[in-house]
Amino acid sequence: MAPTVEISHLSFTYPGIDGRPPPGAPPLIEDVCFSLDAGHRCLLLGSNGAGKTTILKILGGKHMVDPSMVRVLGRSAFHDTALTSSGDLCYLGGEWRRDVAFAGYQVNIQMDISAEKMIFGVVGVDPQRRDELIKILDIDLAWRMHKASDGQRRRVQICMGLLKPFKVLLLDEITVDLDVLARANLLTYLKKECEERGATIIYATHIFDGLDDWPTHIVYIARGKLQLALPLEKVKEMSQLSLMRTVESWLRKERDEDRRRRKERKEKGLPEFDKVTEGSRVIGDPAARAVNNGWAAGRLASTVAGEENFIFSSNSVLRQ
Ligand SMILES: Nc1ncnc2c1ncn2[C@@H]1O[C@H](COP(=O)(O)OP(=O)(O)OP(=O)(O)O)[C@@H](O)[C@H]1O
Repeated sequence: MAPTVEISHLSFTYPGIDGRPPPGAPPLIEDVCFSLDAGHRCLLLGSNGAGKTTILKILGGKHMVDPSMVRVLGRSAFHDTALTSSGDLCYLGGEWRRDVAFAGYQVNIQMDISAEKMIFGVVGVDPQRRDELIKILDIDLAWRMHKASDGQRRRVQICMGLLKPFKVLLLDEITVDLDVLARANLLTYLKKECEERGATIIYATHIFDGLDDWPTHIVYIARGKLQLALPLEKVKEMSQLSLMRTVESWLRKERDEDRRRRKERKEKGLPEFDKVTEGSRVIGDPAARAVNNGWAAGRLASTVAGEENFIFSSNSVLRQ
């Protein structure tokens, strides 16, 4: 069977305000390759700034790359928006932490509305799946979203995000606000989704609590480059430590190498840190966005009819 997620020589640089990678900017993601099959649960690991979110956003169709570099269910998520609109590919993370899709709009998760209205507002859902998620996440349907705690709001949001039976799920640290029990229940549910329905999950996290036996695969990224992509049992053969201690040792080694490199640069009279290329950060700067129009152009240029009808446009590379 073909892999459900295939990343092949993926390289990516954030565009500047003209929609193109700034001259001389080194790729943020460089030559990353790995693939996953139905039923796999992959932990995507790395230090802050390693490139995990960027990879998940590319997989989720939010950043444009050459369609040959990333295939999800055999398709390119950026060019074939039906992949996400059908619910087959689901991305929970990033901007999703503030907003949620409700009645066809992106609305703020803190508005004055009940949890029931939010959850039951998602149409075309299997009622049994909905009931199970409400139970697992221990949601009180009477909660008012503007008065709920961060964790309670997050549970409603996760419930809404998981209502459709996804085939591929991308999670960018969504469990930070959850209490130990809610997180454990959610992880158990997600594991079941992979084992019983053959879903594929990629989960980027820094929280290792309860994860020792959860993943089937581990992918470790450092400075945008793939360091390791292995089944969990291979990682366990390599290290007798817990998963958290193993990852801690990788990150410590990475930091020591960084420090050594910086020291060498300093000794040679070079700047300690790599130069940040001017103009490479476009998100969050309204003036830049107005010129770049990455999101709007991306929407206009992509097509539900599939990538064969897609016309490459130099500035249609980012979606929020
Ligand atoms: N919109 C953007 N424009 C330019 N550079 C960006 C943009 N978003 C992220 N970056 C840069 O890309 C690099 C990787 O960021 P990314 O968010 O993918 O890392 P991460 O591994 O998810 O980190 P964390 O664990 O802190 O969430 C960082 O150096 C970051 O500054």
